[in-house]
Amino acid sequence: MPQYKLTYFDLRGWAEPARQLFHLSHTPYDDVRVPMADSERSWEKLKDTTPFGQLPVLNVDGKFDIPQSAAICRYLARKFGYAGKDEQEEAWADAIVDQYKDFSVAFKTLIFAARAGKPQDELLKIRYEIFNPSRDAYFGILDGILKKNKSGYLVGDGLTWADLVIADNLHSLEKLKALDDDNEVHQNLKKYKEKIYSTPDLEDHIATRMDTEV
Ligand SMILES: N[C@@H](CCC(=O)N[C@@H](CS)C(=O)NCC(=O)O)C(=O)O
Repeated sequence: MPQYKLTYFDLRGWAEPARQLFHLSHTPYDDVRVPMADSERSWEKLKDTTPFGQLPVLNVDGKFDIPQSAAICRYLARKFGYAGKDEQEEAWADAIVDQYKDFSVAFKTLIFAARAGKPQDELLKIRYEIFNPSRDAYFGILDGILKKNKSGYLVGDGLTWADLVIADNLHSLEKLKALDDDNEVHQNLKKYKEKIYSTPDLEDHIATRMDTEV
């Protein structure tokens, strides 16, 4: 069996769906978590050794590094049987994750502004003018796919890596109070997330993992 080493920070973030693919497939891996600073293994020392200067990075057999979370997940999903049942499903899973990545630009804008301590009026402007419109368009797409598909999954009739990526981001949005109790689409997506999170072989991991804000 190949030796896998997944390196990321001590967060769910961009590495969490890959971690979930290892758990789902019962594949051992080295879950390396790099401290941001003040340590022998600190990020400043490691950054220049990574292919694109960012984490996560998946190393396989000590021979090659794969950067970019979507490339890592797609690679593992193909190996472990979560990429989709045929080429069409694989393309659909890729498209859904690409759509999520478009939305994540607005998501990051809001998170980074909050972390930078921007004043409340600036944060509200970002929320109402950038984040909410992007979220609403993205949620409309997800809800439409789930209604049309009827299986409870985004692609075909089974779990794919796209479900892991989308459900984990919905979890972050819920923690950040970006899902409204009185909004039907938000509640549909919350139920969808709960279904994905209750997947056997994932429940234990979710119950015991370190649950960070994102
Ligand atoms: N598009 C990349 C984004 C990765 C990314 O933003 N990584 C951040 C942490 S969440 C990082 O490495 N930051 C440190 C840096 O850029 O120096 C992916 O999907 O993997």
